Amino acid sequence: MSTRKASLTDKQAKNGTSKYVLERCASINEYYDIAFKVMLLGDSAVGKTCILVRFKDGAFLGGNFIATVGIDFRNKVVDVDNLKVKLQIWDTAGQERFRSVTHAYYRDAQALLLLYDITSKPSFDNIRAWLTEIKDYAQKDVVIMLLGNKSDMAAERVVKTEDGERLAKQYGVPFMETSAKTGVNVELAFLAVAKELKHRATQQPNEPKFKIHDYIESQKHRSGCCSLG
Ligand SMILES: Nc1nc2c(ncn2[C@@H]2O[C@H](COP(=O)(O)OP(=O)(O)OP(=O)(O)O)[C@@H](O)[C@H]2O)c(=O)[nH]1
Repeated sequence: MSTRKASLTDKQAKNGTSKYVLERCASINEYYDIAFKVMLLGDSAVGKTCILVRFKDGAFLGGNFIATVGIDFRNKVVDVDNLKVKLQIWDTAGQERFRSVTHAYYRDAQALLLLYDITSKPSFDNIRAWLTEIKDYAQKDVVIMLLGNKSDMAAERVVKTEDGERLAKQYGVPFMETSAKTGVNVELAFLAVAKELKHRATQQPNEPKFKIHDYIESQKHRSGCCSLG
């Protein structure tokens, strides 16, 4: 399956990345200690591809909107507590007609970033339906994060920050507003997930538990420009 927005193949995606990789691994120009699969979900046009491109390349895909066809992925290695954590990030098509394709990928994902667009009430209203899908298809212990994207579009906002916060609280998932355009909170969203997954995989009995909610609250609203440790 391929998309119009990216060129990597399904076959590459399945090469050695299905579960945690705890020994030091090397692929082309890319060293990592541990690998996780993260999936981007949400209605069409909420900004999933743009969030991924912002995180991976530090750029914004403006201009004409081209919907993703099916599913594709990109890798990024981040440093978490002196470990190289590879995130294999799956960008899914938000359009209903691709739903059966994307369902097949839920089970392998260790984390899901669920997006809505703060300028689109329907995309927010559909979050509950997305959470039902996640319950039906994803692993029980999957890390979920809710993101209200396009926070730069203040004049067009129709979903209040508090509404996003309330919904997230109701489902017990962390929440933040992001902008793929300005970069606000984009790196934080992925790094928080990377930290949570790394701690889950390497947690020692005497180590304090990583608290993703607390970490996000202490870091969010900063500009997306800077590296977070
Ligand atoms: N102003 C602004 N526009 C954004 C932002 N993120 C995405 N967009 C725009 O919103 C449109 C849709 O973005 P995409 O990233 O392609 O949306 P998607 O969720 O991947 O859509 P599907 O592939 O159909 O699922 C594009 O025109 C983007 O330029 C953002 O943070 N701010």
